[in-house]
Amino acid sequence: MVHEAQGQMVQEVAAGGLPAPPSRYVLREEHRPTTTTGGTAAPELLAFPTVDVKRLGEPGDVEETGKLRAALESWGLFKVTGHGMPTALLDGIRDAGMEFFHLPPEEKLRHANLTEDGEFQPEGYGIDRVDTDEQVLDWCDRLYLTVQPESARRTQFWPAALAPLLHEYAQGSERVARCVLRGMARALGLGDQFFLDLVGERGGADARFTYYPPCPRPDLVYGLKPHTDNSVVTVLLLDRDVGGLQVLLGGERWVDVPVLGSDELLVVVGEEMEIMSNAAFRAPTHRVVASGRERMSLVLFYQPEPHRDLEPAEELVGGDRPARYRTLKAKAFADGFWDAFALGERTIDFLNIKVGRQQQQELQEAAGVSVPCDHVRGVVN
Ligand SMILES: O=C(O)CCC(=O)C(=O)O
Ligand SMILES: [Fe+2]
Repeated sequence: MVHEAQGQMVQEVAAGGLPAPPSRYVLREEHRPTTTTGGTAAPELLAFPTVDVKRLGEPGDVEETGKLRAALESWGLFKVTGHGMPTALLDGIRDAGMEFFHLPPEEKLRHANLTEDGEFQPEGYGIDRVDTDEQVLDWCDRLYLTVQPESARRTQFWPAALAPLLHEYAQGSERVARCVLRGMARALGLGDQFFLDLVGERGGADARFTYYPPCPRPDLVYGLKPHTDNSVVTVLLLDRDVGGLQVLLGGERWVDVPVLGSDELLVVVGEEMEIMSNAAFRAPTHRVVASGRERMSLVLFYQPEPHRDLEPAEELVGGDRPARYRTLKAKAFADGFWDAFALGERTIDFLNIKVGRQQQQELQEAAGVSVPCDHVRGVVN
């Protein structure tokens, strides 16, 4: 049976004008974000990694591939320019997304993420899955839609005003994801098609519009809890004006992702790439802090075909570099994500798929034996 908190949208709670968020959203003291506007900032912002995908699309551009590699080895995410999508499209979909969340509740509920029997299912409008009374809820509502393959779209969940824009945006976003996947293969000395072939022609893409209502006490809540993405790569369109996204660097420091230019995108490495690349590329942990202003983001998660084996690619395993993860089906991983996310865990850890030295290292760490931290190191060995 669905949890009773499942039907309570954060936007409605926020509209109630309470002086502080209800206890369901309040973090234990040790989990609270240290500041409301972000973590450590200035020096990193100057060096925030940027990749021009137009240049990356030219296989001879060694310099741009080098920039991509450096971005992946340090932050695990980067700002994207040169994607060719018109600013009017990006602004149009931002506005349409915000307008959706501003519709009256009964309109939005026509796309609700609960079945007729009242069961939760990922697609549609609502909040993320609530499993227990103890789960601290994020200060956000979301609209989650499968966009690829096109035959898998369930248009009853698609608000009519959003549909044509999302269709067009998804095409541009996919071009970015494909170009980045080609660049990532090249950065590892592999053929351009390498990761695209592993993902398959009918790889999936899910869109997540997330609405963060104004929060009376942003210091007490998470907009979106710390997590890694269920994707090979994720393409993000951030709010034009309001920041809040932070990334964990070095396993210990939360750093602000700056408010980007209105025609810039962000790409983040997901856990499925971490597995496929045998940890050459790591999925960064990120979170969103709330603020006194409303905010919206649109994120597209790219995933392999569900029947594919998800495992370290043979070409990236061998000799002094054993496989770090065991094989499972892409679908099993994607299903595990929802259980892991509700608990605030990485899917890789939740499904216990690490093997070999990495697992040994972590067991040693747990036992208090000191080992070097390689959290943000990209290409290992
Ligand atoms: O809202 C954001 O800036 C990030 C959202 C995010 O990380 C996600 O949807 O996975
Ligand atoms: Fe994310």
